[in-house]
Amino acid sequence: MGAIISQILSMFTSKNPVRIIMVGLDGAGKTTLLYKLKLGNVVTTIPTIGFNVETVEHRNISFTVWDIGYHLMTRPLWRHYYANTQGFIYVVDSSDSERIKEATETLLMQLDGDELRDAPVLVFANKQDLPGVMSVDDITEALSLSGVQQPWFVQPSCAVSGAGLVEGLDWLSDQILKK
Ligand SMILES: Nc1nc2c(ncn2[C@@H]2O[C@H](COP(=O)(O)OP(=O)(O)OP(=O)(O)O)[C@@H](O)[C@H]2O)c(=O)[nH]1
Ligand SMILES: [Mg+2]
Repeated sequence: MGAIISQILSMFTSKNPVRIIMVGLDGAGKTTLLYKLKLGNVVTTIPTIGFNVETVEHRNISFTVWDIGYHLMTRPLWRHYYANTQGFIYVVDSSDSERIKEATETLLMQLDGDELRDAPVLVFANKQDLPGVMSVDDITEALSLSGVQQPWFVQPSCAVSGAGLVEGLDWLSDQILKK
């Protein structure tokens, strides 16, 4: 009897592990964002050679977030990391309109494969603290999101202050829990 009760209790208390991949162009703010979420602090970053992986607890979900450095993503094997991914985070530097076309091509290329067919896509329109940046509407249009089949959402953010990060994860949690 006691075993049954503890099993039922554990159904409500144990956290569902979820695998999340986070990518974006170099310098978009992925690593800054990951450690702000994980530690609540801003860490000094250098370009990521390879990847960082951390577990972030949010609501009843344990997100295992893979921050894949741009340099790794440009290698032929990047798709290898995408198997069994339940959520996809794409980080855009909103202050870099010169590279928004490249950011779009990179995003669409990744969403094209079968691996991410069922993964909700959270876009962080990052660096919103900088002056004269592209708005959420500008970024939504530039990234051609209206043609994307996965559920998607664009969240303005500042990885340095943490603004918008929890709101983004809330959306992702809702999408994952809906399934
Ligand atoms: N102003 C501002 N700067 C930011 C923000 N997010 C990141 N940065 C800065 O942007 C630079 C690059 O950030 P990283 O987190 O290293 O970028 P990354 O996406 O991990 O880059 P790669 O590892 O090369 O793929 C760092 O100097 C960060 O401090 C933000 O929201 N606002
Ligand atoms: Mg990095």
